[in-house]
Amino acid sequence: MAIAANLGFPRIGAHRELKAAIEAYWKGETDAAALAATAADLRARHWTTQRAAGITVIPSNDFSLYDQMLDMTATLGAVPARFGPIGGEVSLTTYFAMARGAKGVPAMEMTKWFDTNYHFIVPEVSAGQSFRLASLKAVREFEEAKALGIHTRPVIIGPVTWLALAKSRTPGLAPLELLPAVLPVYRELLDRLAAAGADRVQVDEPILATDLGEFHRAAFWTAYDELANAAPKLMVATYFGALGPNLDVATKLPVDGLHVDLVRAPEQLEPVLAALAPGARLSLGVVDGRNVWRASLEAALAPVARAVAVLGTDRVEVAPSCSLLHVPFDTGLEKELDAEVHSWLAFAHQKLEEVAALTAAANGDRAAVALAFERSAVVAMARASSRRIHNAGVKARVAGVGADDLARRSPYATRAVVQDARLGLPILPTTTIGSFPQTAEVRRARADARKGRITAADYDAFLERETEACVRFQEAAGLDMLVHGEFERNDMVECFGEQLSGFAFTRHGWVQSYGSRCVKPPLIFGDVARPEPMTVRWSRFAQSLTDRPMKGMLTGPVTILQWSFVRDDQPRSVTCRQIALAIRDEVVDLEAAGLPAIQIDEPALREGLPLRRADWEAYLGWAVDAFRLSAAGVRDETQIHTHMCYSEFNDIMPAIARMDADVISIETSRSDMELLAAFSDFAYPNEIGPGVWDIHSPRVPDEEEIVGLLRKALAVIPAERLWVNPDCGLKTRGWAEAEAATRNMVAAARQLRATFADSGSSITAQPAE
Ligand SMILES: CN1c2c(nc(N)[nH]c2=O)NC[C@@H]1CNc1ccc(C(=O)N[C@@H](CCC(=O)N[C@@H](CCC(=O)N[C@@H](CCC(=O)O)C(=O)O)C(=O)O)C(=O)O)cc1
Ligand SMILES: N[C@@H](CCS)C(=O)O
Ligand SMILES: [Zn+2]
Repeated sequence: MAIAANLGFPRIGAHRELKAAIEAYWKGETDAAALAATAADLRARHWTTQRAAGITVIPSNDFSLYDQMLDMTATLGAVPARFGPIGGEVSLTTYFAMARGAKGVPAMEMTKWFDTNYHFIVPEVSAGQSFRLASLKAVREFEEAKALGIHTRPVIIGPVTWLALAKSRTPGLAPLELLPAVLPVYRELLDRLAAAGADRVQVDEPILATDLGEFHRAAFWTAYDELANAAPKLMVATYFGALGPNLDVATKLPVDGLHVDLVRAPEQLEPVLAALAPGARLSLGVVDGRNVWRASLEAALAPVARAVAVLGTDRVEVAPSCSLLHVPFDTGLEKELDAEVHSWLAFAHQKLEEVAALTAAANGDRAAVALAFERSAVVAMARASSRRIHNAGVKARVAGVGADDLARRSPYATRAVVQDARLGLPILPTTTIGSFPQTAEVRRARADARKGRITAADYDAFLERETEACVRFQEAAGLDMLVHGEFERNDMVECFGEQLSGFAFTRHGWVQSYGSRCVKPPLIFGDVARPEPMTVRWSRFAQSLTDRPMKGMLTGPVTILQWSFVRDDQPRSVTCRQIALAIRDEVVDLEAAGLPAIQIDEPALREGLPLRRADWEAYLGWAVDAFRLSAAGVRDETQIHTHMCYSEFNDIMPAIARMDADVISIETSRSDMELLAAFSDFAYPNEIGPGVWDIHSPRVPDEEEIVGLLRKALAVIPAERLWVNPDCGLKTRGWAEAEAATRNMVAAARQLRATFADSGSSITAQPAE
């Protein structure tokens, strides 16, 4: 019999119960026992839900209090020395300290999980490091499910992926060199799981969907030759893309089974079937774990039927393409969503029902699921022909975009002169990235307005007070270019989705972004248009309060695309261009409203890079064009800023330069300005604001520290083109930290300006300290 399997379930809870429990624990409002009770309750509910949906292979250890990579790090006892010695198991305090930092001890780094908007905690390794089994979480969670009568398949992150994503703390050491040292711990863990009764274990190796050199490919042989001897049967799970040249490695591993993503890479079915080791099981990822549209069951059944024909039912599992961590919980919770759009959607619950229906059909029980198949066909037809999707005006406008629309009127050098004259900024101008603290009070006022507990007028007045206070604070702090503070925004993407047509938004469609933080991605279901200005009211209001230049604040087309659930019936590039035109209209309206500078944030530009380098050029072509289209409608004297965070820039510098923003602010402080090297090596021609304050940490940088960072920056960027700003927006910070750090940042800029004035020197590069 083919088996219905799942690879991972969302863990934050239908109503974000886990978020509430974790944050209450962090604040000291509850204890570890209360947190553990909520966590166990959620796990139990989620296992039961999956069983009720018809799933046979139910995962365990997909749950996490912060991040599954961090869980593996703890399991391997790979706790960096700065967190102190660990005796037995890694304690909850140490675990959270690794994720978030502790007094005086910086957190481990966090970065994007492949091309998702989920962030993981990056393992740190060093030469000679020893590993030991330091967390039995996987075993405990297996036993917990077993006690509830549910036999699960535990999930762990595989050794090659864990090491490939690790950061080496020893110069010259490739983390993968430590493979022989981690394998015994994996082996011990697998044996402990087997002793607890686990007969199968899912080992996630998504790194197989990326370009790998021989060193990494060989590591797979070493790793699985060793682990195949453990008692549980192993299902190696790959997802987010095609195996490509790694197909040989993946299909020949001495393991019981292989999971492949047939949503992102349907073309790999035949090569995988041809290459699969004799007797091996194949798990077919045919239901999209990265998007929210209902599957066409008939279309999804085709590869399953083909696999059954080749392998027989007993060697086939049917599954989502990847863990369901990346989609919301249950469409059933959405009571306010437009009924038509609602009927097109499948969240985690519904996706599991789809998996179960496909499995029944694969097993020849088509009659039992006839209704589900019929409904799926009706919905697919209705969606394809819906008038809600198509907007002739938008299509015509996109078709009419020409090369002129993608270019500013004059080159940067000409623009810089007129912008300088208009803005009258000092050298090393100071600014912030846009958001100021989203305090509980701000969020509560928004929730009150939404639920009708306060009137729209009261909410508006509240926002005016917040915005004005923020402007006054920035004036008093001495910032040169101001922002309005973004108090009216729930999220930098969701708030635009709410105002654009072609978008729908949910009330409960939360998806974990990192730790306890969640986002509610909008749904792009149709052609995108901007019925009316979206941000002009608040930017104009803020500018009216001050003589200093105010920066309009927008999210760019690529980031809106990347952080939404995107329609799957046309290329992403087309949808992106539609969004770009909507943002372009907003940019032009902000200019007309008197804003002398407009920032178009593109923090997700790099995250959108395809996993395979061969696909980069095409992506960067349309993504950068979309940014240019959004920005190029303004006159030379309007200064266009962009902002990026979480990015390695080295390999995409030409694309960043081609964006042709007048000013780019980037995250650099955590890497001690290392990232700037890319900008200097490439001779980046426009203005740059390298972040001098790590806003992810509550730590307030002092004036001298910021001066030190700026001196490093001045060694590679001429002062005429250097801005002074934090790494990112301040929405997650409290006011006390924001105020102190802003003042130190302004003081640092002033100190350096004075140095230049005293020395009477022209403003040129200063030696790094
Ligand atoms: C910059 N980042 C972002 C990413 N993706 C986005 N879509 N947006 C981003 O900003 N990806 C990369 C990074 C990830 N970083 C973050 C940082 C912070 C958060 C975050 O704080 N998320 C919030 C939720 C934000 C939100 O939408 N808030 C809403 C709803 C608030 C709410 O829950 N209200 C309650 C009532 C509250 C009360 O009564 O007090 C309710 O409605 O029931 C809002 O502000 O209105 C989080 O809390 O997790 C995410 C990613
Ligand atoms: N303008 C946004 C950018 C975040 S990446 C902010 O300041 O929060
Ligand atoms: Zn940012």
